[in-house]
Formats: sequence, C-alpha cells, structure tokens
Amino acid sequence: MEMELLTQFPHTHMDRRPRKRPRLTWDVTPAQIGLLCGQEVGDHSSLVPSLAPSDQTCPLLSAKGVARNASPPHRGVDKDGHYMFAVGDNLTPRYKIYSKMGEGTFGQVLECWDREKREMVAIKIVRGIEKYREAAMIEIDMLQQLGKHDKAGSRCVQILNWFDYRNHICIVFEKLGSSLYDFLRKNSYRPFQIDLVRELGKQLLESIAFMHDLRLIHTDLKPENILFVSPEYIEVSDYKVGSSPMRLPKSSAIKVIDFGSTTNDKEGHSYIVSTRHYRAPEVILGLGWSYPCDIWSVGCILVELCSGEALFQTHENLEHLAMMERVLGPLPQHMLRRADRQAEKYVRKGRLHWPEGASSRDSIKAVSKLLRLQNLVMEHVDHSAGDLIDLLHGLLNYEPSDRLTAYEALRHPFFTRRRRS
Ligand SMILES: Nc1ncnc2c1ncn2[C@@H]1O[C@H](COP(=O)(O)OP(=O)(O)OP(=O)(O)O)[C@@H](O)[C@H]1O
Repeated sequence: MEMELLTQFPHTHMDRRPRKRPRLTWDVTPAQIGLLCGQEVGDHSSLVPSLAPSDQTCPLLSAKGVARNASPPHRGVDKDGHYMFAVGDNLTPRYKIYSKMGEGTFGQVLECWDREKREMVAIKIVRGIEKYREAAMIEIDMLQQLGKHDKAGSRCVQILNWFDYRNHICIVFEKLGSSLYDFLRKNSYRPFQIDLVRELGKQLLESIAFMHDLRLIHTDLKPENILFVSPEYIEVSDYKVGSSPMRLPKSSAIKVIDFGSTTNDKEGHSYIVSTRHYRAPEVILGLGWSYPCDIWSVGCILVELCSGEALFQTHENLEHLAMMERVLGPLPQHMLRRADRQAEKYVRKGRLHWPEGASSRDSIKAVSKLLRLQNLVMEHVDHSAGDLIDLLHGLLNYEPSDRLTAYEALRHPFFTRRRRS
C-alpha cells in the first residue's frame, strides 16, 4: 500500500548539523518535528484555478496510462541524490507531476496537480541525502513559524503540506511565478524601471521587517529567492534597434522563498552565510553577523534590479572587499583591524592589501572598471536617482550597527516621497 512507502523521519540523527550552510545549533526539537510531520498547514485556495488542468483535460497527465491514484513506479535517484521522475507520473497518489520548475542545492521543485485540493502546487523534493534531509527539516520549521504569524500569507511563500516519501522530504508550497533573476535573464538582463524597483524593494523590506520581528534572519536573500506571485506578464516593444520585446510583470506582487538557511537570532553567529555576491563585509571579515546581513543583501539586490547586473561579480574574498571599496569607499579601519584569522591576510598596516595582494592583473582590472555607487545608479536611473543613492548608502553601510534597519529603510524618502504620476 502507498502509505507503507511513507517513512518516518529518523530522529536519531537530529543533533547533526545540516551542511547546506553550516549552523551553530539545531533549532528544531524532535517533539516539534513529531507534531509537524506530514501535517497539512493552513487553508489555502488555488492561485491559478482557471489554469489548473483537471485529470480529464490535461492530455500530458493522462496520456501515459498512469491509473488515477496509483503509486508511481520506483525510479531511484541520480548520482547527486535527486529524485528521478517522469512528467505525468504520480509523485504520490495525491500529487501528479506536471513539470519541473526549478532546481537548487537542496533538490528539485516540481509543478504538481493536487487532486485533493484541485489546485497546482510547487513541491520541493529534497535530495535523499541525510544532510539535505536535516536541513529541509529546519526549513519546514522556519516556514511553519512564518506561516503562523503571516495570516494574510502575503510576505513569504506559504507551506501547504510536507511528507517524507521514499527517503525524500517533500515540501508542498503554493505555486508562484518566475524569480526576479529569471525575469531579468529572460529580458537579456535589461534593468527594471525605477518605479517597479521601488515597488519590489518596498515589499522585500516589508517581508524582512516581518521576519526580523520574529527574530529570524533569512541569510540568503538574492534575486533567485524572490518570486513574483503571478506568472503573468505582458510584452512591450523596446525601442532600441534589434532588441527583443521587454517583459513586464502584470502584477508586481512578490514573495520571499528558500528558508533553508534561515536562522533564529542568537549571539555570536560567525560562520559564512549568504550567496557570494550578496554577502556582507562583516561576514567576509569574520566579525560576526546578525540582522544587518539581510539588509546588505537588499542593497545589492536593488542595485542589480536597476542595472540588470550583479553588483559584486566575484568569487574571491580579497577581490570582493576591493570591489566594495571601489564602489563604496574605504572600509573602516576598526573593521579591518578586527578581521578574524582567516581574513587577516587581506589586511596590511590597517588597510586592505590591494592591489598588492591581487591574484592577477585581470582581477585588478575587474575591480578598477567598477563605477562609484552614485555614478552606477545615475547611469541607469533618471528620476529618483538622488533618493535611491541615499537609500543605498544606508543599506550598504559597512558598519552593521549603523546600517538601516528594514523599518528605517521603509521610512526613507525613496519610498515615502510623493511623486507626480
Ligand atoms: N513556490 C514556488 N513556486 C514556483 N517556483 C518555485 C517555488 N519554490 C521554488 N521555486 C523554483 O525552484 C527554484 C529552487 O528553489 P529553492 O531556492 O527553494 O531551492 P534550493 O535547493 O533551496 O535552492 P538554493 O540552491 O538557492 O539553496 C527557485 O529558484 C524557483 O525557480
């Protein structure tokens, strides 16, 4: 019977830390997990009722002769522990696989038809490897904490259900649209209009203020982890010769996803967090980090939305710090002096060991071609540039304790000033 294939989460390994991003503590107690396991979460209606295919109307889903409610065939895992599937299979008797929506470090996200609720959902099928299973349990705990407080469901992606199936933790989410990154990519990295950036930045900061109020730090904010709620867009012509039409989202509503690295605020976080381009200086220098690391990421994201390109395109710590100095001015001496043992090699006589310590001429060139923040913004933004530059200086303040909080940023004139329409 199908139910026999649903295994229990092995509580015996609960003390082992997930390794997606190293963490200091295990935040989910076995008792909590026992309570949560396999339970439905909340009551959510379909986001796309009119688009959802029924089993009768979707040829893709019915063509393969998979009996309704049958267990899917055993397909095993690939070399990385990813669940192997075929479009049209049942994932479980309840969920039928419609398409693949994305893939990340944790696993794959599949678009599935929920026969019980009669709606499309997005299911993250976590790799069948212990460390990812453990990290997935943390993500579920975070999602449940967020869901409990976000009654309107407007801030963060909603978890609808989860289960442990054939050694894969499966997390069922409301189905959302494209990520900001995919949207930029499909527009050949042409920037968003400033008014859309304002809309997106405001919602992003509201989501972060909400998380920070709950004493949660996301730690992995990036355009890939911010999704438009609706998949719908319109195309408008771009008057530049030879350019393809520009996509514009029909609605600017967004939600934050991927809480696999989210952590409760505790003193003394010092391990490395965030995806490289969006990583704050205190993280790189090993000075310890907290809520302000999310705010730094927002600053990097807003620049990227205005310019179309990631602000700090680097894979190396010293080059990254040198890029920050080029765009934002010198790092404060007191921060450089406190650099931990890993980072002290980037500092000589109280200043950044640059360009002397550069790994190559190309690296020096990559840094020197970057523009100062105000010039970079003015190159892409016509109106509101002054307000935006001022806001960005507050979000990208080197000193974490002087950096704007999410609430302070929301009160900035970039968001509050009355504008002529
Ligand atoms: N609810 C959703 N609706 C639509 N698409 C989604 C949803 N959740 C995730 N996706 C898609 O799947 C991709 C991977 O999801 P997610 O970031 O949660 O996975 P991950 O393995 O934790 O990624 P990472 O490598 O960043 O840690 C996203 O970038 C997005 O394109």
